[in-house]
Amino acid sequence: MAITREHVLQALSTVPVDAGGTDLVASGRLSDVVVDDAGRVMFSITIDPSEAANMERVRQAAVTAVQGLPAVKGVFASLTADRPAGSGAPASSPGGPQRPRSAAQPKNQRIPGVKHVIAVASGKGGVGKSTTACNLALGLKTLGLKVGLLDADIYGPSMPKLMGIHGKPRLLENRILEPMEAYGIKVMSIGFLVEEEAAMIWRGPMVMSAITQMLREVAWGDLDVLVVDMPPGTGDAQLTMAQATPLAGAVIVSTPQDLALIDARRGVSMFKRVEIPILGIVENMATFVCPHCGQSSHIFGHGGARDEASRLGVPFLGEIPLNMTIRELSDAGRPVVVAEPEGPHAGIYKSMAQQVWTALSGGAAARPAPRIVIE
Ligand SMILES: Nc1ncnc2c1ncn2[C@@H]1O[C@H](COP(=O)(O)OP(=O)(O)OP(=O)(O)O)[C@@H](O)[C@H]1O
Repeated sequence: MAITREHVLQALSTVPVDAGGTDLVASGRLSDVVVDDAGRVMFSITIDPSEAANMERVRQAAVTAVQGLPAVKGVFASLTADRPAGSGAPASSPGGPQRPRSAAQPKNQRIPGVKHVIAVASGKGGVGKSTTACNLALGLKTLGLKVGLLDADIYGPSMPKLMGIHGKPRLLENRILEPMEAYGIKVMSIGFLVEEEAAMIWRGPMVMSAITQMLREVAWGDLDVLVVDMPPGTGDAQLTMAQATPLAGAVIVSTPQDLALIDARRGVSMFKRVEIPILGIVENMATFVCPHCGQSSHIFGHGGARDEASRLGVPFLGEIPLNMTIRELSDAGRPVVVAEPEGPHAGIYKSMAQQVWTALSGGAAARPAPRIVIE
């Protein structure tokens, strides 16, 4: 028998939220409940940040109640401080002004054992964000650091392919997932867990829940840096995610074209708006070196990202040429930093990694997330 929304609501109506015995459904705190075709259930519970500890128990009870239903394949449940429209500052308002919450900020949003979380982001898709994220993570590894890689590009997860990982992560005790491992770094991707088409139809809150779980319900262990490959774009979803993730900084990837640069500028201003430091801009597919004659051509223009970085007053981390080897190795699940560690391309990624690490280790420690997800 397929699981329905009604079954889930019935189970959730057995979960008390307070000493008076008010149940979760009657409490008015429950978001829309979504059940996908694969039997996965998603919902969130609205709370005030001051109730986070108590309501975490309610969240766990809700997950247990729903998990007990036959045919349920997974439960994504998050606590959110998202306020309903008209009741104060909204958590996110498309197109409207966005300000980080101050007084009500949840404290201690860090992921235990993880020293720094950084985002690799791009204003638009297809600029090489995932390729950069995975080679940057491997570059950090060559510095002797303990590194994790979280593929939060939920609509187009590419880390399983880029890192050549097959199979599914093991479920440990307490519903914690064991990350996969490749080339000495820990990797988690929604691509390990669901079919790509399933994630494509997820809506904002479900994406948030999935990402929150991949951050917090994964046995990352001790990490110096967790690199998060963000979904492309600078819309509301990205902003919400940037705010829900305890980011120490962001790396923006762009190609040199004007249009990509406009998007990159939006990316920089998005992170600045929520006071996340920009670790730097990377220019990808900067030059094309002909493999036959060795001549360089600037197919997309050149130097635009460097100029943009200097205009915006943020570091420029380097330029990566458009190169067939990078693409072929990526497609084969052997990132260039491990496949050709002494080659020129690996050298560029390693230099970026060094700059990023210098900024992280010399700068402020990982900052707490400003708002929204409290669990
Ligand atoms: N410097 C490069 N030289 C050659 N090919 C590259 C380079 N960087 C990325 N690519 C190729 O470009 C394609 C897109 O790269 P990638 O998936 O990293 O981009 P993305 O910005 O993460 O895309 P999406 O928005 O779809 O997630 C891939 O086929 C990748 O191998």
